[in-house]
Amino acid sequence: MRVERQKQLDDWCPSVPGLNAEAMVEAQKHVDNLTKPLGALGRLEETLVRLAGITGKVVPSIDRKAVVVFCGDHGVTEEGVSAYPPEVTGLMIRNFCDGKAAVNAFARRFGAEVRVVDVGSRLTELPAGTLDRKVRAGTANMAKGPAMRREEAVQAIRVGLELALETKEKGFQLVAVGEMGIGNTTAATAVSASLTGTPIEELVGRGTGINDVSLKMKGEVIRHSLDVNRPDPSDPVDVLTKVGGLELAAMTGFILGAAAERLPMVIDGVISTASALAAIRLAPGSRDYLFASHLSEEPAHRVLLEKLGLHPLIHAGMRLGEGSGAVLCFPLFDGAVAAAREMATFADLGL
Ligand SMILES: O=C(O)c1ccc[n+]([C@@H]2O[C@H](COP(=O)([O-])O)[C@@H](O)[C@H]2O)c1
Ligand SMILES: Cc1cc2nc[nH]c2cc1C
Repeated sequence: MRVERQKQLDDWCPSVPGLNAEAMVEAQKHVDNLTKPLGALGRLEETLVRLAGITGKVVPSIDRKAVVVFCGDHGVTEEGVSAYPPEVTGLMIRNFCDGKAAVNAFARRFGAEVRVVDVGSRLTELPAGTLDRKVRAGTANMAKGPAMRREEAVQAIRVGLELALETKEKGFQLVAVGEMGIGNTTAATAVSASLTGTPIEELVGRGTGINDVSLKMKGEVIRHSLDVNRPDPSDPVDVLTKVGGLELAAMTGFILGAAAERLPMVIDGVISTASALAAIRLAPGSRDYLFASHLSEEPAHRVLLEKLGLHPLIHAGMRLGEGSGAVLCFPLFDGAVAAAREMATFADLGL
């Protein structure tokens, strides 16, 4: 069985190139020579060095930015794990297409394009502007059995891989990874518990804002879902299949595809970060192409970022999703690149 699975994996799992070490050394030298105390630009310096490793350029061009919002519904909402009804997923897809969600406002402000992808919502008619890549209309209730079939998870991963390629071909140079799906913090927490082995009570959070009683029940639903499905932690596709979601699997594919294409990515909150951990378990090198944006209020997010060895740029107490936190960090990337391009060096001052 493992050999068969490995063959299926080899079919689609792209190889991820290593970072350009020479460009990173050059970028570090340049950053150290800028007219500021050594290290004084903090995380922006690490950002610049890694951007150089990804793009091969000491001063990269990141003018063309996009946020890709992967949308899917979750059967586990039947268990009362969210503060909002599942219909909100579809309503928000419309809202994204109307340009009226938080992510649209941020993206407009910071010059990024919003791409809305339906991988698994229950909407039967999609608003104009949605990229229709539906694999199935929502997952099954993972508290009763697997969320989907393995073939469906692989299909969703392929959707992400193809979109990454398309995003690169369209000329985008920096991309935020976002999602929308009522119930998906339950799925993301189950994926995180399975992949990291962390106790559920250290991971589970209030998602859209559930009360104490629902929070306790959400933890039990996650525990029960893991007991019923017994996902194999050494097989990320099995984990995504049994306790994940269509948008989670698509984000995993997107992250793998963008890394293979040398496209720098900014991840958002707990859901995109759970997908990122699945991606790096499939192709460890993909981690180097990821930047953490903010630290979500969801407790699992801190645990996941620690496992990934990524440090968030901002702590804003956010828990929205949509890629909103990632897009909010775009100006920090612009600032870092502007500093690298425009600041004088000590040599310029004759030092
Ligand atoms: O990004 C986060 O860390 C985050 C934290 C809490 C909630 N969300 C968003 O809220 C939805 C999931 O929340 P819930 O309570 O329905 O599981 C989904 O659409 C996410 O985008 C997102
Ligand atoms: C209104 C609303 C907007 C969202 N955006 C991302 N997740 C969300 C969840 C809700 C409930």
